[in-house]
Amino acid sequence: MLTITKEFHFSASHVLDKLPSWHKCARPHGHNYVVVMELCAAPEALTDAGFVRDYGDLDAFRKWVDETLDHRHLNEVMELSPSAEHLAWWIHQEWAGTYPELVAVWVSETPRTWAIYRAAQGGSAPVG
Ligand SMILES: Nc1nc2c(c(=O)[nH]1)N=C([C@H](O)[C@H](O)COP(=O)(O)OP(=O)(O)OP(=O)(O)O)CN2
Repeated sequence: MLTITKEFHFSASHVLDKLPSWHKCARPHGHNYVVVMELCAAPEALTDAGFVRDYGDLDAFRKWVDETLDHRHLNEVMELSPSAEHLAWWIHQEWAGTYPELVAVWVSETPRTWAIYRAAQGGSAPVG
């Protein structure tokens, strides 16, 4: 399989209000988020140009990030508690239809942390 990735950035605030009140992330705070979109295809499925998909096709995702996530309060944008894990899963749900080759979404809140949703047959959706 061939894999391509493209990285996107946005800044947003959130409150993880399902955490106990003593937890620092139960207070409103913000992150400079990084999202990596990971797309895969078999060698025989590449385009004539040799692409999994043109990186430029991800401009639609960039526009959505800018309009939907950037400088927003994520609790007002998504129904699930806006953890990095939920964000990665939700982005995959929102974009797998547009990009069928999308196999994983990576979300970083800090330079040392990543949450990754990797599509798997028979996988289940998170609750709450
Ligand atoms: N599994 C998860 N754990 C945490 C999440 C998350 O989304 N998923 N989110 C947070 C906070 O929102 C934030 O990311 C703080 O993370 P943390 O690494 O704990 O905080 P620091 O950057 O201050 O790291 P230090 O190692 O304490 O310096 C928390 N956990």
